[in-house]
Amino acid sequence: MPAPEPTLPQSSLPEAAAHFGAYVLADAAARARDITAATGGPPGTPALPAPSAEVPAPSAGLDRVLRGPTGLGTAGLRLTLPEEPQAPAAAQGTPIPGLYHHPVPEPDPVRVEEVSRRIKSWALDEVSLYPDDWEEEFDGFSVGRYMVGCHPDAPTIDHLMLATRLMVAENAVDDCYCEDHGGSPIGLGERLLLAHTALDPLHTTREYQPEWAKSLHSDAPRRAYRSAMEYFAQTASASQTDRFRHDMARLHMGYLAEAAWAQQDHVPEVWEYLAMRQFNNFRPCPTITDTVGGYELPADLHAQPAMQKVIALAGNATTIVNDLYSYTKELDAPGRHLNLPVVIAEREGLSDRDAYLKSVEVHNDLMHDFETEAAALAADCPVPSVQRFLRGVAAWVDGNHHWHQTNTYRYSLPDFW
Ligand SMILES: CC(C)=CCC/C(C)=C(\C)COP(=O)(O)OP(=O)(O)O
Ligand SMILES: [Mg+2]
Repeated sequence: MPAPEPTLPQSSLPEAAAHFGAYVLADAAARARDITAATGGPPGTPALPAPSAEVPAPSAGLDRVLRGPTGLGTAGLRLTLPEEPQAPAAAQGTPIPGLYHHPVPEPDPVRVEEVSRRIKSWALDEVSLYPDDWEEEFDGFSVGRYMVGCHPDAPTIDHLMLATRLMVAENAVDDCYCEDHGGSPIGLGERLLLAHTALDPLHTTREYQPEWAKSLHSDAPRRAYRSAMEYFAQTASASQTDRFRHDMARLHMGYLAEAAWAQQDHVPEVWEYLAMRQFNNFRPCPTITDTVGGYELPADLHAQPAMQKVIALAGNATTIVNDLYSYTKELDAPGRHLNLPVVIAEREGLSDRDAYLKSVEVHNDLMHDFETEAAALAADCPVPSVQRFLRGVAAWVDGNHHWHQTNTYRYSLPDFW
């Protein structure tokens, strides 16, 4: 007589979500209950004003999924700051005409001030990040404003500091190893690999371990990576920490492709550039939104292809935002700096202006695809941690745009309109 079929756990979630698998959903639902209990209620979403007038508005349903409900009695369902700023200062800087984006309020100045104070103390006293003459540039980067704006649901300043240290460390590696502050494509693979061991430790014999441990203190990028990762791993779960390591390996692979093209003075095809930029990408920043928010998106749900697609589209949209806002800065830099408008102009024989405007369209398509895919996933998988993670990624996308638009110390628009 054949053995009885094992009984699979049945999902308590709607039939529409069945393709995520009963095991995955049952586990996620259980963890979501724990998380909801631990964080004191259902996740909220950011209350955001209507999108800018020049570009098509998203549907009301989509906005509700990504930014939460509006109207009487819904305030508690939104992802808002614990203490909302009373009178947000007017945003500086001009948004790129025609760029599809969601304006957000100025980040809470009280939080910004405290994060800015703490990050400077970490940079100077804990990791000796930069010499005196880089101070103005460090301040001009406004990393406190950046991270407070991108993580409106962070429960505490300590949570915000996790993201802020990593952001500073990531930029130290980019600046010192790849770009303006002594960076070069020559030997980049070696530097990145050795720095990566500050995130993903070497396990070797007693004889060689101490030399490796010492190396993590030997330059500013490694000191910053090591320390920022140590703080992060103290708060994040093992799987959140491993997710971050994986995203950083992706980032380093993207830096290497960019460096190879720089070394050969080669301009890739547009699709090849977009592939590189999917790796040399902000992705490691929005994907820690749950750690910074004090909850966890379970690994199995993070790994679902639909979630991976949403994350990739969000990362790509945020990174093309950088290509557009940093266009004039990169034109002024020595040598040829690849960004989407430069690659489209070269490969498709367009004028600088037409290539830039086409890049705005590419960005807008990515944003619309991100929002459509995120809304579909939110509908298919009504697990609280999934919903909150999707809103966290959307908040990061909006905060990232706001920072680029308003960082007039760093960025200025070309004269194309
Ligand atoms: C914070 C982080 C993960 C950065 C990774 C890659 C990166 C530095 C960007 C996506 C920004 O691009 P870019 O190097 O062009 O920066 P700037 O234009 O110099 O601001
Ligand atoms: Mg750039």
